[in-house]
Amino acid sequence: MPILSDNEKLERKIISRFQKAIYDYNLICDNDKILIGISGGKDSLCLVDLISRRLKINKPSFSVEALHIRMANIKYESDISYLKNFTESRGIKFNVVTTEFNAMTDKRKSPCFLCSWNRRKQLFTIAQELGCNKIALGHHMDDIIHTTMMNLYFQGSFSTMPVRLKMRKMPITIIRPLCLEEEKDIKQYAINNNYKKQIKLCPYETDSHRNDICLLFNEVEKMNNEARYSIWNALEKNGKLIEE
Ligand SMILES: Nc1ncnc2c1ncn2[C@@H]1O[C@H](COP(=O)(O)OP(=O)(O)OP(=O)(O)O)[C@@H](O)[C@H]1O
Repeated sequence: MPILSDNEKLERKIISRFQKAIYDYNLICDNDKILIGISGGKDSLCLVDLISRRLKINKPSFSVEALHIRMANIKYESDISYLKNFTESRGIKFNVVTTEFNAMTDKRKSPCFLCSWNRRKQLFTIAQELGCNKIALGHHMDDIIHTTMMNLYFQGSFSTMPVRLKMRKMPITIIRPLCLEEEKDIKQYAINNNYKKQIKLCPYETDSHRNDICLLFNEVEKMNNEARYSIWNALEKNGKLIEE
């Protein structure tokens, strides 16, 4: 048996968790046409990377495109040529669309809410225009667990972002193939593979509740380093991970 370097071990771990997620939650099927939402951050870059490797395997046979959405009214710099080169060098067509929202239309909603609502809307519209039946997003296990805690503490509900979610009003299913990956692994994988960091200049980007929950969960993990699996099992047992 060859001795693997730490980087090779990490790569194997990331790939095997990705494959397990696809298999356990039935995320990709034959003839799927998937649109990957690519923000330019490490998570969606890693998602492009892993899906492009999976494309080389015959079964299941599926096709993929990527979409980056720019908000004209938010000062948020994304390096379009880097993203285009990153996806196209991995055999995935890159699309970019610019949209905007008017924060004055509904003053009760925060700019972050309006921005992500409009981004979602574009993702759904363009996925359907391109004939895609699935949209893949780069949320990982930490994101899903933090959302569970937020919903529990602030919304009074036991729920999360499902790893597979069939939309009721349109023929689209959202999938989250990084759902079994830990954020720290993706961070390290991004460093090992020289992913370029995007310059984030969004003036609104401070979700203080989410940041606090992240710190709280770090403390919980110090008390029980299996805590994430305990929460995951609770979500799984109660049918919160798949909505169809
Ligand atoms: N501008 C965008 N265009 C297309 N898809 C996006 C965009 N922003 C976010 N997404 C999709 O939504 C997912 C979650 O977005 P969020 O802003 O929470 O990302 P993140 O946790 O910062 O991850 P990432 O490292 O991919 O930026 C992203 O992984 C990506 O799949």
